[in-house]
Amino acid sequence: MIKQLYSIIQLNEAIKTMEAGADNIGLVPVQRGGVPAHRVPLYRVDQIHEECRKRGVKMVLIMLTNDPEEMLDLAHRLQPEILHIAGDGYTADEEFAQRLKKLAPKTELMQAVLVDNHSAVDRAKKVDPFVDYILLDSGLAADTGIGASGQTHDWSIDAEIVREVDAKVIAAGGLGPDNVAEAIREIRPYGVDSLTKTSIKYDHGNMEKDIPKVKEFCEIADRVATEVGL
Ligand SMILES: O=C(O)c1ccccc1N[C@@H]1O[C@H](COP(=O)(O)O)[C@@H](O)[C@H]1O
Repeated sequence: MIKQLYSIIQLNEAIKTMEAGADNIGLVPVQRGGVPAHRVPLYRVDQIHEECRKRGVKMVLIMLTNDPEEMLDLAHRLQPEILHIAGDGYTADEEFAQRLKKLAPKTELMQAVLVDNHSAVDRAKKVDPFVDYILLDSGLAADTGIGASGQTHDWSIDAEIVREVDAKVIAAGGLGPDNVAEAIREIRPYGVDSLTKTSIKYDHGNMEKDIPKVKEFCEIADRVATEVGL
């Protein structure tokens, strides 16, 4: 079971999050979009990436800009293991996937799908042929994108998507130590993702990972995945 933890801002925080059990570290590299307090300067993205490589952890970069050229420039410059598209006005298509392969051949593509109603199944099936991962998330806010809501959604739709697509599905949206077990049992995903419920929030959008909560989230996810044979 892959445990993906967002939004890492500091180098030391990234190291502690990996030591607490994260398989994927999610970051918002500086771009035109997303919560300003979450954006990480590119020199620090490189430093965090170096620490990820040492530990075999994947660096996931979320794209909240709606400009595919800006996304491809960032992928080319930073060569992440995974590029996560989650803008509120752009969805990856086949041409984007092909261009990404040329500019960053080792980078896998993750597309966020907003699970607001049953039409999410068709939206997931549409991107399935050319993405490596589909991330199922809640909430859509202008200028930030799909996710970061701290809210859950109808997991029966996620479970249907897991059965219908070939891409690896990451369940997201309001997951934390309190509900990750139930989510895994119902959705049976490839991985789980957490931001709000494993972070300490301060004023002005500032936050940091709550390491004991990250550890608890990862331990529960691994234990329940083993129990249900995932
Ligand atoms: O990480 C962010 O800063 C972010 C900003 C805007 C949209 C999405 C963002 N992150 C993604 O949202 C999920 C779920 O968040 P939560 O657990 O419901 O708070 C997060 O893990 C990222 O995948």
